[in-house]
Amino acid sequence: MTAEHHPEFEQEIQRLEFTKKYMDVVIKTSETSKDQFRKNIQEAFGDADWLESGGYSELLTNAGFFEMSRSELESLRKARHKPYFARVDFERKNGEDPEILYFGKTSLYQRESQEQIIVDWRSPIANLYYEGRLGEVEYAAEGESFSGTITLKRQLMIENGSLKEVRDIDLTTTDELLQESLSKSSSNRLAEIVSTIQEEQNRIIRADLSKPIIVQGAAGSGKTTIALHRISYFIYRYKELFDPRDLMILAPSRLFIDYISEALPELGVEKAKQFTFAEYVQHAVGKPIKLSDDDKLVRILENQDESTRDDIWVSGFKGSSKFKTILDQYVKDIYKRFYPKEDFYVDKYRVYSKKKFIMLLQEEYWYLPLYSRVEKLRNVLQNHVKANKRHMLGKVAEYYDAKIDKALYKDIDPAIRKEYVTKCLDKKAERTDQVKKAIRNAAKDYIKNLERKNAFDYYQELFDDTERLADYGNGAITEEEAALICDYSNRLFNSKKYELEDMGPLLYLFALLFGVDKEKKAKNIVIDEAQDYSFMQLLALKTAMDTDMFTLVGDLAQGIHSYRGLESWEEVHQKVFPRATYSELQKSYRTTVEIMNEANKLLKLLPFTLPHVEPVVRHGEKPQFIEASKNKWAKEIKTLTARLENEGFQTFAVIGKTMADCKKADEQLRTAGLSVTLLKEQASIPKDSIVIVPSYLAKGLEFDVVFAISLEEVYEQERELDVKLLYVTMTRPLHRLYFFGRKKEDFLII
Ligand SMILES: Nc1ncnc2c1ncn2[C@@H]1O[C@H](COP(=O)(O)OP(=O)(O)OP(=O)(O)O)[C@@H](O)[C@H]1O
Repeated sequence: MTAEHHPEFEQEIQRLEFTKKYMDVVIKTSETSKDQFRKNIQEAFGDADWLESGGYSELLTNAGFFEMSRSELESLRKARHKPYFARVDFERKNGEDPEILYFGKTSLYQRESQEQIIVDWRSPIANLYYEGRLGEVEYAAEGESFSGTITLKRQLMIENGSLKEVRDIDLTTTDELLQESLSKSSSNRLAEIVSTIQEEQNRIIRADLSKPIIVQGAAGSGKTTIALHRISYFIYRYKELFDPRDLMILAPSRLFIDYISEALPELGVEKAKQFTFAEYVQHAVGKPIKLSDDDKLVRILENQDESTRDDIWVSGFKGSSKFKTILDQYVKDIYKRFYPKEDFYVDKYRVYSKKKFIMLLQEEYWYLPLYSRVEKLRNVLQNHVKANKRHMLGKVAEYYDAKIDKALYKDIDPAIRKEYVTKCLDKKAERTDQVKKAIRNAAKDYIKNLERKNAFDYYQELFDDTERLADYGNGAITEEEAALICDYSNRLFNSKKYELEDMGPLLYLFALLFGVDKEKKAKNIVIDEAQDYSFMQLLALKTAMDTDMFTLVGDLAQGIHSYRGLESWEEVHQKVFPRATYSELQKSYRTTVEIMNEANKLLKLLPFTLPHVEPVVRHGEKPQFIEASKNKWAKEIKTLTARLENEGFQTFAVIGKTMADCKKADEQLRTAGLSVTLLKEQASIPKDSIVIVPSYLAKGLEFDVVFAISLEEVYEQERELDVKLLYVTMTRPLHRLYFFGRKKEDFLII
């Protein structure tokens, strides 16, 4: 039913006006003072009856009445142009009056009656909107379950503070709002979707917040979006306990962080820390790390010679659980280097046995990283010294005093006695000084003898000795393989560089030996494109942060870094995040049925089985192949773009397999007079020009129209990586997909 025809349209307008006015009053009041409240209310509403019955003065003195946090106020201000998006009427079983609930992005109470004017989408009762159908329902809130009847479910389209449309959802209507929202053209930025969150997505957003979660989701199933909404939900639920700065988002590139940046303030999660993995490692270890610019992905794409295969194998190995075995063994060995050879003496007094020292080092302080254990032990020794100080000094005094006593009673020449006693007194003073000095320094000196190195030294040292490396592997690698790893790594270190695949193990060592500073840890971490992380990277992050509270979202079908990333979720689930809930999302919201059907064909070419992606029913044009003759293709894109712009599409991307084809496209499209931007990893996405981007950087992004190009580089069916890159490319468009190439087969189109 459209706006004008809806019988309750007028009523909804009134309700909206009331809400907006009330919001204004609350905003104004919190900006001025409590005393102003009544005045503000009267100005806004006149002397309405309900004002008189409210018992203001009492309420006004209530603690917390006006205590609105800055962020609450900010969200209220932001919500002014669209206070809510849906209404649900709910009759509880116990027969109270039906509750009329308006759901929005923030909550607002009527201060006088404590009735909710707007209910936050993250509150438990919002499940009624996301999951409840008309009729009898049950929902759980704070461990309690409520039952009742939904008598009305209504969507309210509000723009710039005015009501545009009212739609009631009955049992049969499909979700028109979702359809509409999906059919819009994109703005190059991720959006919030609170009004159209789907049931399967809602479950993931609200899944047990005390457990980690792993989501395998098809391209366009909303993984990124959901991950951000889950953080928003988390912040809301734990607002008293958590500072949003304790949350961290790990994204694949700066480009991607830029892409999601617009949705963050909308969801109130802009304060979450945002890093790429490499950035975080450098932040955690407190030192910049020079990364090699050898792009293995490009090497894999370009050639498959033996040395590339070896290099890839090394990368994969450094990310694997086998490497963990080696690192753990190595750390055990490092611990042994900290076993003292002798007991701890202060001067000649034995104060602490080495056996006890080792016991504390190995067991008592198990929860601390090695170097912190050593620091603790220094304190332990120091405390023992302190406790024994009197005793030790007493012993010295006792010894010389006894000597002096003996001399005093001995029948000897007084001159000799005097000389002897003076000597004893001098000796006593000298010894006391010696012991006092030892008391001051012994613990320090004892610890000083232990080795002191940094994480980089330790990491590099691991590759010093092939035999030892193979030994640590305990059968996981042969000596030849160990030699390969050592050679490769030393070549790299000699050029004073590391690779991304070193950063996982490096962080792991750092965390175990030194520990990450508290302020550099996060309490809840979201990882997008998690399929591109290796086992070691994930384990290192968990160890570094000292928590398993991770949200991992990814898609194995888009695992283009699988030479160093994950091939399945199983091992990570079992060994790194055993408490995690695992979910799958199969429905894709991004693209049309026609495009998804074509992309789905590629999944069959992959060596593992992934369920076919189900597109939400939204139709569009079939993807089209256009033969790209040498000089003409750029002009054709120009004409096509102009036509599509007229049709209302706003964002366009030319996606090539690698940077090489993209660079060519950049040149040719510029010559054809198009305004284009070639995207690099560090770039931000321009809003008003056609972007050119290599497939591996396009991951996670979306555009209204995609031109997949194959100028000189073709996609080969036998190569898993090619299939995945093409899959990524084909799942980027929201509406239209065109292939520009020499022949269809170059895009594996049959
Ligand atoms: N419930 C929804 N309502 C409206 N739009 C949605 C919904 N779910 C997802 N979308 C839209 O679908 C698109 C894809 O979402 P998103 O980028 O989060 O998916 P993804 O799974 O991370 O994709 P990829 O695997 O390609 O990175 C976005 O435009 C998002 O706004």
